[in-house]
Amino acid sequence: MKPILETVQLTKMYRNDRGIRDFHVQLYPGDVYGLLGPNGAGKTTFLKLITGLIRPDKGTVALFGASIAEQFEQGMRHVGCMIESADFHDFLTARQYLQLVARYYPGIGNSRIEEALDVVGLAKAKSDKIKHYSTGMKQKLALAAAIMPEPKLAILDEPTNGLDIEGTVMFRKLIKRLSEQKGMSFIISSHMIHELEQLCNRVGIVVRGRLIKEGCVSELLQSNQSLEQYYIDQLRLAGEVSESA
Ligand SMILES: Nc1ncnc2c1ncn2[C@@H]1O[C@H](COP(=O)(O)OP(=O)(O)OP(=O)(O)O)[C@@H](O)[C@H]1O
Repeated sequence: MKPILETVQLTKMYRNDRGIRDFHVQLYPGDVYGLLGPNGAGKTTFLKLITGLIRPDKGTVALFGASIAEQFEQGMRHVGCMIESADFHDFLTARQYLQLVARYYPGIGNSRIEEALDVVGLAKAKSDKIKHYSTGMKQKLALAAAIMPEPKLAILDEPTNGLDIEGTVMFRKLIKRLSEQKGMSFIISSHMIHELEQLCNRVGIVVRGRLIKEGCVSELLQSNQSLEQYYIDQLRLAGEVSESA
């Protein structure tokens, strides 16, 4: 099976010597890949690199076999993404915003826009201006924009940030449904480790700019109490948390 995402030696160091080094990652159709790591570890940097938002110092990214440096549009054709707090046009309504996003993808009609708003729980607020939205509502709108084109791969950076409890449950059910029924793949960076344990088949752990571990969740759970326990153990081994944690 060909990978839908492949990074080789992917490296980006900022001037302050932070960033990521030598990321080798392969994602296959159907993967729901969780990216875990402490604050500042490099998760968003990785997601920005694979979506071409920033350029690497070294290494390559291929999405669906297309180099992101040379065939950007071809690579991103089947990708939806939600990276950091989306920059919305505050004066638009949620529906108008999705209509704008829909222009970038062929074949998205009004019914798909309404469906996306409904599925994230924004149906009632769809005609309100985004400037009146709460943080969680903006997150839901960003999620709606990412999944609306029914991409083969959705890249989600901290998608549950600011979501209320019902929003978090909605998110989990939505990702499960899209992955099981539509075969969509996901990369999800999150600190909500219990959500990731329920959603992901694979996880990667990033510490100080290095991908220190990757594994299959079902295998990790055979020899560990929980993903959280495994994660904390890995951080301890990496000298990232004290023995008492
Ligand atoms: N534009 C930038 N210039 C300089 N340093 C940066 C820049 N962007 C990120 N960094 C630094 O790179 C490191 C990795 O940041 P990144 O945002 O990728 O971490 P993260 O794992 O997503 O963290 P969090 O979980 O807190 O969102 C951090 O130390 C951050 O301060």
